[in-house]
Order: sequence, then structure tokens, then C-alpha cells
Amino acid sequence: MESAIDNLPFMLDLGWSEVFADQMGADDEGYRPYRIAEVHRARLSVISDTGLLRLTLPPRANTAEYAVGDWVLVTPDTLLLHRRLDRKTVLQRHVEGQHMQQLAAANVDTLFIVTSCNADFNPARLERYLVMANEAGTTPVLVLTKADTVSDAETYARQAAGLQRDLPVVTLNARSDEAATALAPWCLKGQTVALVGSSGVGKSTLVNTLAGAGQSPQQTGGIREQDAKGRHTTTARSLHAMSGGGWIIDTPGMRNLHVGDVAYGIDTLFAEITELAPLCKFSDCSHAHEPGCAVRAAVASGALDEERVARWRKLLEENVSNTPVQTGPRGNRTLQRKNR
Ligand SMILES: Nc1nc2c(ncn2[C@@H]2O[C@H](COP(=O)(O)OP(=O)(O)OP(=O)(O)O)[C@@H](O)[C@H]2O)c(=O)[nH]1
Ligand SMILES: [Zn+2]
Repeated sequence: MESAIDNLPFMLDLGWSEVFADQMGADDEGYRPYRIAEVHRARLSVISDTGLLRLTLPPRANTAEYAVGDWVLVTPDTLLLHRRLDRKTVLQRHVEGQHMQQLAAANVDTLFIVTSCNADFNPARLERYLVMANEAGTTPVLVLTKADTVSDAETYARQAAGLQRDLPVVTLNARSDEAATALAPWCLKGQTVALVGSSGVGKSTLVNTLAGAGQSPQQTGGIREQDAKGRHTTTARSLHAMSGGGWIIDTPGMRNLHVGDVAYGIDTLFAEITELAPLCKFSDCSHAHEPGCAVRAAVASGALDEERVARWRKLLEENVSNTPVQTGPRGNRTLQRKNR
């Protein structure tokens, strides 16, 4: 099917790989792959070597089923959307009271979880972002902005590094060129990065810095509107080129990040606790009061932080109550898997 692709170098820069090429069969002859750059309620745009192109949607198409970063097959002359290719990774969040997860971005290699060296730094919220990255199969990197405004950036960095085993932590000034150098390993050709973090931590500033000299995609391409509290928030989800050769997706604000159907993401985040639980005396230990609890013993010895254990239990409980369950054969409750 490679013959249908006449601009392969551009596509490879954009993250096209065998994972997607292998999905194109004889039935797909004549269609051309494009990557989604913008998702709006009634419109999808893809990126091409000549700029953004608006797709023609088939009747009853639901744009909520598509994410920025998705690869889709399109009829070249009419730009009619044919089908979406299976995703490598998908960042999504549970929405209270809804069955479908809300899609944030697809086929993302690295998630920059952005917070700043000030009161925005909140372990419980950062852990929720980490769960989302782990569950998606996306590598998380913790980016601490505004390091230039404090004298104790190291204290924040140390706390951040304790959030998850082997978590890369980068402290920087998002407005400086050194920020691009510090983040360069994740921004190379063919790589896709997404950004999450609260309003005001410096996400737009970082996108502009990573886009390189003279480029300010966030001011030109971003749509800004006011939220209920009158703050300006970035609402466009869009794909921007980085000077390092990769692409970056600025996701819309995600306040109230609830978890659901993310058991794997939680186990990875709290690996040091997850590994202790099987050593408890009771297999259904709640790690609250039972004798012989390995988790409580680790807290008592000072090896584990009490507050982190409390956050772990809270996320587990929330996840159980938000995870759809089916009654399987002989009454076994089995997890209903998400569609990728
Ligand atoms: N000194 C300093 N200022 C920064 C840094 N990062 C961002 N700022 C400033 O903080 C303010 C907010 O930055 P933005 O990039 O707009 O924040 P944002 O995360 O995109 O915010 P939303 O668009 O509301 O989601 C701006 O005035 C930036 O110039 C930094 O590392 N150091
Ligand atoms: Zn226990």
C-alpha cells in the first residue's frame, strides 16, 4: 500500500510508522492516510505538507470519536473520511455519569505533565495525570516550570521524582531557549508529545518555545475563550510542529480529572505499594486495620509515606466505583475492556 503514499518523508516526520502501514489492506487501495490536527464539534482537520485541510464527514459521523493525533484514511480528491486506523496509544479521561471516555489525544509517545514551582504543585493531581499516561501507554515526563522564580526548585524536583519510579523530572524556565534543549530528547522527528497541566502553569509558553524562533502557534492558531470563572483557557486541541522535528498537542484544560477503568495505570503509578499488597496476611486486605498488613508495616517503618498510601486507596476506590462491570459466566465479575 506504500504506493498510495507520495509524501512519505513528511508522513514519517509526522509519526507514520509500520504500526499504521500494516493496517492498510487491499480494501484500502486508493485511500490516503492523514493525521488529525484539530477536532471540533462539527469539523475535523488533518495536516498535510501544504497546511491544514478540512475533511468531508460522512452522514452521522460523530467527531467525539476522533482525537487529535489519530491517523485516518481519506478519499484524496473529495477529502471524504473513510476510516480511522487503530491507535498506538490513547489519552482519555473518565467523565462522571458518561459511558464513553473523553478523548484528549491519540498516538502520543510522551506526555509532558506540566506544573510549576509554586502552589500549583499538587501531588494528588499530578498522580491523576500519571495514571492517565500509564493507562494510555504513553511515557510521562514531569515538567516543572517557573524554576527561575524560586530558590528551592530542587525541593519540588525531589518531591516530583518520588511520585513514580523512574519518572523523568525536568525543571526549567518555559520562556527560555534552554527549555527546548532540556526537553529535546522527547521532541525528535517522528515523535509526538502532548501537554497537560492547570491553567497558567506555562503550557502555551512551552509550546511557543518548542516551536522555535519566530513561531508562536499558540497566539495565531489557538482559540481562547473564557470559562465559567472568567479565566482565559486554551480550548483548541491542535497539533503544532516543534523545531526539534516532532509534533506537540496542547490538550484543553482538564479540571476535575476523575479516574475510571484505569487499574493498570494505578498499579504502575504506585508500583512500590502494589508490590507489597500480595505480602499481606489476608488476600482481601484493605490495608486500613488488618493484622499482618505489609503496607501498614512499611508505613510504620518509615519506608512508605502515609499520605501517599491514603491517596492510593482513594484512587483505587474511585476507580472501582467508576469502572463498568459485567456479570460473566457463573457470576464472575469481569472487567469490561475499553476499545482502543
Ligand atoms: N518566570 C516564568 N514565567 C513563566 C514560565 N512559564 C510561564 N510563565 C508565565 O506564566 C504565565 C502563564 O503562562 P501560559 O503559557 O499562558 O500558561 P498556560 O498553561 O498555557 O495557561 P492556559 O492557556 O490558561 O491553560 C505567562 O505570563 C507566562 O509568561 C516560567 O517558566 N517562568
Ligand atoms: Zn494490607
